[in-house]
Amino acid sequence: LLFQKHLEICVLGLQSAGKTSLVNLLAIGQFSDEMVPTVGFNMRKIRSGNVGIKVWDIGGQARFRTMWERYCRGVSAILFVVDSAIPLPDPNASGKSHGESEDNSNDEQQQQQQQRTARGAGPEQQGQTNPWNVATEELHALMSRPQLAGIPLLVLATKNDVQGAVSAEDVIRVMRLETIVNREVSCYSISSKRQVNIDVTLRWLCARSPSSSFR
Ligand SMILES: Nc1nc2c(ncn2[C@@H]2O[C@H](COP(=O)(O)OP(=O)(O)OP(=O)(O)O)[C@@H](O)[C@H]2O)c(=O)[nH]1
Ligand SMILES: [Mg+2]
Repeated sequence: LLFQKHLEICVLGLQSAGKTSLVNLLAIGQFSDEMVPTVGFNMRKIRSGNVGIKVWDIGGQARFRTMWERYCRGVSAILFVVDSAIPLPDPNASGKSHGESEDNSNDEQQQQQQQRTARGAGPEQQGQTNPWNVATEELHALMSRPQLAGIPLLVLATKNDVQGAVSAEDVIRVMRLETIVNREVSCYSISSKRQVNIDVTLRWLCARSPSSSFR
């Protein structure tokens, strides 16, 4: 069978965000509640009409994130998956989204650290290791790489079947997606489990242009 269009994409995001679940659904139409963490990466192929898509699904654990940039070079799109079932961080406990966010003086940082300590909410829960903050930092670091300039980005807030899931609007705000410029950026709220917005996700993917460069 002859495909009229060949695409190559990368699926990234923190550990247990739901990347492999989405890729499995797109590739073989199956969802499982019992998943094993991806060690290294998986390569899968998706077919939709006359479009063939080669998918690099990279493990989200910290030790695999150094591979992200390498796999993203020359792809037609980057999918960044976030777990919308995780509650948003308390804005008052996060240095970045705090009132006078532009002022990064040591005094203010110290004050915030003291506030965290006083409340008993350590950085594990509310500071730089909150998954939303980690995902935001990882995404922005990746988007700043010159080799990845211009590659379209689709942020997928998955697990929207979970009650109280964070909306796409909140993801756009919290992850500061409007500050990512010079490339196409979209954000959908999806569920692999209930198959919500999987069709629009696939349509977005199939509308990409084949990449001209090679890894
Ligand atoms: N409720 C719900 N759970 C989901 C959904 N998608 C994935 N999960 C669950 O989330 C867990 C992690 O899913 P994975 O797809 O393995 O996550 P991953 O991003 O590939 O994780 P790593 O490979 O470690 O980076 C599994 O228990 C899945 O069943 C969803 O749409 N809804
Ligand atoms: Mg995985």
